[in-house]
Amino acid sequence: MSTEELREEQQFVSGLYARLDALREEAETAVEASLSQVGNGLQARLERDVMVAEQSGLLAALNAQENGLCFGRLEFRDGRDHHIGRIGIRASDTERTPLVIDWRADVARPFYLATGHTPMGLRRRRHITTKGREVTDLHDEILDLGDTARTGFEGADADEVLLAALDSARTGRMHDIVQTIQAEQDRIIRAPHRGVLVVEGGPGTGKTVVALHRAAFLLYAHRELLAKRAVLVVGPNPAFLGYIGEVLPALGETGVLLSTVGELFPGVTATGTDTPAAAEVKGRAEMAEVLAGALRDRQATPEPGEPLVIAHDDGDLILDWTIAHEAREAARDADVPHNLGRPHFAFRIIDSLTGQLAERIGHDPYGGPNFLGPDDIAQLGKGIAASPEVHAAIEELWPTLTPQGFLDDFLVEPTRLDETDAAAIRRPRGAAWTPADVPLLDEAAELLGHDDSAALAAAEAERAKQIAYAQGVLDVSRASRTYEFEDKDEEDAEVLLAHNIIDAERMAERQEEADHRSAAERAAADRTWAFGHIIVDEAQELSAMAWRLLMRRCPTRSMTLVGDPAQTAEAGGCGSWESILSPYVQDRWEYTRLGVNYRTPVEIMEVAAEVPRAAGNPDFRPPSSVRSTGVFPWARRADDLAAAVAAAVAADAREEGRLAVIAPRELHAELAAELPGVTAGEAPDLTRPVVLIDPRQAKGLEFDTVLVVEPARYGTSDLYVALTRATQRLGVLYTEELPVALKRAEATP
Ligand SMILES: Nc1ncnc2c1ncn2[C@@H]1O[C@H](COP(=O)(O)OP(=O)(O)OP(=O)(O)O)[C@@H](O)[C@H]1O
Repeated sequence: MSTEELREEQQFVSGLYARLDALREEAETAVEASLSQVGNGLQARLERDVMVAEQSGLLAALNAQENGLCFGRLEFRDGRDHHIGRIGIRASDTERTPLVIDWRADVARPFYLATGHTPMGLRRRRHITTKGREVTDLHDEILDLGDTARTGFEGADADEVLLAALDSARTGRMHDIVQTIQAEQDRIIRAPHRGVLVVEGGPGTGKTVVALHRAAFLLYAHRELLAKRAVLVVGPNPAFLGYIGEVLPALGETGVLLSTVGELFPGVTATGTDTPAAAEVKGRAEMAEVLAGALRDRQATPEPGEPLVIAHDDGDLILDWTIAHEAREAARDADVPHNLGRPHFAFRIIDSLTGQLAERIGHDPYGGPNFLGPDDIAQLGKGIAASPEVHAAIEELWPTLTPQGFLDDFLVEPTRLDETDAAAIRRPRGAAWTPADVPLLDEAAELLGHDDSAALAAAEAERAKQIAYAQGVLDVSRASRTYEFEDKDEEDAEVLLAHNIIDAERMAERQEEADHRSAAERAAADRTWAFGHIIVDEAQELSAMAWRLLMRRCPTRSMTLVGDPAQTAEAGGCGSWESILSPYVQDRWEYTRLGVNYRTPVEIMEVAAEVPRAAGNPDFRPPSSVRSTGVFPWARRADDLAAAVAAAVAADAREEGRLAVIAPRELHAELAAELPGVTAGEAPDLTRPVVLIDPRQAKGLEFDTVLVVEPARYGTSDLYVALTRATQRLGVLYTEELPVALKRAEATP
């Protein structure tokens, strides 16, 4: 083994980090300079914000490179020689020579695709392993069989590097895989398809990690568009989002919002839970029609023969069925959302009532024309339009609604559903919102329409407040002028004031300028934001209503959907890709499949696959595992479950790695009492050594060791998910009964 090779590579990597440090410093200075820049006018402010956002993004990308900045090297037969890294970095010379090539660049592609059979012009491919800034190992593959030069770091093929990565202890956070992306994964990551791309595959095939790398690739390939519009990554629960949250920042990408569907209605935190029946009803596509109908029901008329009588200074006004009906039809004809239709409705009502009053007041008892002229009638109209009683009547018939208010009313007394469905979702007024309510709130917001007037008024009021505040600040600063300053005669003081002190309005503007939020942050606060690309993980779980919400957030339909129908657990889950997608893109979507399991060793997968087979799918074939460990899963009956779990956890204690106890929620308190230091709850800290979670929380996660507790209580897909979370060891503990699929594991000592 040539230490010279290592030394050379170390020299290169050290030089690279020196350049990184210099770039970092430049970016820091640029952020500071942009921040202190005071421009005049909207354009200057905008430019400054863009500069700050850009430089901050660059700085974050540079700061994320402390580990694994450079991980590969390609030597081509024609003499080209490129290092490959997480981001591209150029030298400071005038040509700005590339020092390390971004893994997403075309030049880097042979790193992932070249084989002895198709060497893509390569002579040698090198994997460089680093720890911090230190080069610890090299792995070379000779792709040109005629090449006799050797470095002493040659290995059979890149599988060695892959297996080392797969075998390493888990940390509770997903890591990027730029060094070991496999060819089938690379094709998906770089797929040129612009519309909906479906990535299907069994457990552990890398769907999630591939989708995240695709996001990074798209941000690289279409930076201009996507940095502005941001990318949304949707996952099943907050723990999962925490688990995957470090992958994109490690790849230098920060323009991404990670969210569950339940978090996508700004201002609403969904803390409630639904029964499976309620979630199923709320998720149905027909709920869109049901809500639209319920809203039409809120556009009322008085009963025929029972008019509203409105007291008015000039005499009672009669608002009867005919007037209200005509106004309602006119407002509906305007074909605008409910709240925007209200001015149409109000205008008609006021117009009719004005006519009624004019008719009464100006009536000529001798049959002549009405006494009132247009000016008098306009005056009467103004009086009616200003009448609180008239407004109360309009509000009763065509109320201004908020999505929250409207949905709350609906859930208290659900209409347009049969009694069983209504009973499933009925709930007391003001009860906590649930994740399944969020798509309904979004639907309601669409039906109600965005009434800008209130928001504009609020914005204006806020601005006035800021100006008042700024005025206050100025007053204070005037009051605290130095004695010397006070001593100047009045005229002099005025000159200085005008010269030195910024006016209140300008100061308020400066306060607004402090908004340097990234596109992703602004997107998070804006319900109507259109994302540049959306990635949906565990897509098989989303309901039809959740899809409606997501499609609204992505008018371009540039999406990557990741899922595995065999792992569907949610009652509201939407079924086949065809049924999910055809309402939005017909058949214009692309299907891809990943077939190799990188997580679960073959010993565990053979047991897990028995679960779907025993549940009526005898031909079920799981993805083939890339690893075999020789360690077989075990299953044991316990007398005292909590004690047995505690003993099994203690027996597995090791310095590195993570262990998960997956148990039905109702057993958590009892189990946690016996597991000192365990982390549990809604958002457990997955970086801790021992985690207690329920089967739903286990979705998408992985651990070195998994203990599955009381499996008879799980549904088929929950059990399949739970059994496929381990990278090394799987044990099952039970007191009730062992599902037949797990009988094989019982034989293991
Ligand atoms: N090319 C690769 N190199 C290194 N590790 C990989 C590679 N592909 C996948 N992995 C690892 O395999 C594990 C499983 O990947 P991932 O969680 O993306 O699978 P998944 O298909 O989403 O699984 P599930 O459906 O069970 O949640 C992860 O630890 C991931 O980092």
